[in-house]
Amino acid sequence: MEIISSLDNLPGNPEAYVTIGTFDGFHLGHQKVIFRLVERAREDQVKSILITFAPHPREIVQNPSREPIRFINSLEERIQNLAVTGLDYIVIQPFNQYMANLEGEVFLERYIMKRIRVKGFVIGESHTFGKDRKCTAQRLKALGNQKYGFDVEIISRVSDGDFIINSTNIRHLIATGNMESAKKYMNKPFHMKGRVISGEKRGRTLSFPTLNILPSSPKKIIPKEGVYCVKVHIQRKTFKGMCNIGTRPTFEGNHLTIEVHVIDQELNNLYGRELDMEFFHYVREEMKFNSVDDLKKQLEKDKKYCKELKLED
Ligand SMILES: Cc1cc2nc3c(=O)[nH]c(=O)nc-3n(C[C@H](O)[C@H](O)[C@H](O)COP(=O)(O)O)c2cc1C
Ligand SMILES: Nc1ncnc2c1ncn2[C@@H]1O[C@H](COP(=O)(O)OP(=O)(O)OP(=O)(O)O)[C@@H](O)[C@H]1O
Repeated sequence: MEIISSLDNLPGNPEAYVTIGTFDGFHLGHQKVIFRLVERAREDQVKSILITFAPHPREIVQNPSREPIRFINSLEERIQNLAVTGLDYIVIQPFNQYMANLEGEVFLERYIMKRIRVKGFVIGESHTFGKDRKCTAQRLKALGNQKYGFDVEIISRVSDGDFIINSTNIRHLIATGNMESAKKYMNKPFHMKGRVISGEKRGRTLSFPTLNILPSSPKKIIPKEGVYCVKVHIQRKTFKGMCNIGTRPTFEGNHLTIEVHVIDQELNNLYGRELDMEFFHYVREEMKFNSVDDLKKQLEKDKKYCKELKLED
């Protein structure tokens, strides 16, 4: 797979099947679209090309007075997810206000068809692109039939009962602590990379030392405040841990911290190291305890609970 920094830099004028989208979270719907795209390209011995955007279009078109949107994956993680699919090219098209104002058909002609001999598109039924999201899957199909001569395969929506699987809904699951469902719809748990930073060094006096974490991507969603059972990947080893996201009200804390106690391990000198934490299960709310002893008792309970919990990959 090759990563190309814009459609202008795509080598040659490849014949290809194409898909477009942001693919945040690489959920079951995304997987269905991409696997079908790769399959069709292989059958017809042409290239498979995925066009995505950076920054995420929502960052550009969103009303600036609203809270900035946070994502399931950083751009780097989006690429990592896509790297294992067998795609030939991922094109990361820079997205700006000019692009946001382009009509779908103009984007199609001036950007895509200028660089790619499009044999067909494979896209989800919900997909829209172009100014005001006016170019729908059906419209693209009509354009292919009537004007441009390419095929459009529309992939029916993957859903789970009433739950529509899309990035927006999965972001909401993560933001509300529903880690099991997020994992079910992405086929893997929500994870967060970060760097170990120094904390107040109080944890060790509680017999629960913690690694304090600074997320690597400031745009990533932070799950709702509370305690989670997690897996921690650090220095090529994996451990079970319990993570607290919150302000530590017992100690009158006033800013959000993310910290993890790695269960039954002595880990030293990790400041500055990178780790990756997978969130499996929301355990409880963060609470204000009347005494440090009460907090310690609760941490013992949390530890027992997390140790007993089976974390399936
Ligand atoms: C699993 C876990 C659960 C926690 N739960 C709470 C809590 O409910 N309330 C609270 O005030 N602090 C809670 N804490 C935070 C501790 O107060 C914190 O680890 C301690 O203040 C150490 O901070 P330090 O790493 O900056 O030294 C929790 C920490 C962990 C690891
Ligand atoms: N549940 C689904 N089933 C099938 N295809 C899907 C599903 N969800 C998204 N797709 C398709 O995957 C491609 C990429 O989608 P994209 O990441 O742009 O949006 P999304 O997952 O719907 O997220 P958002 O909520 O941010 O709009 C599109 O073709 C889209 O139609």
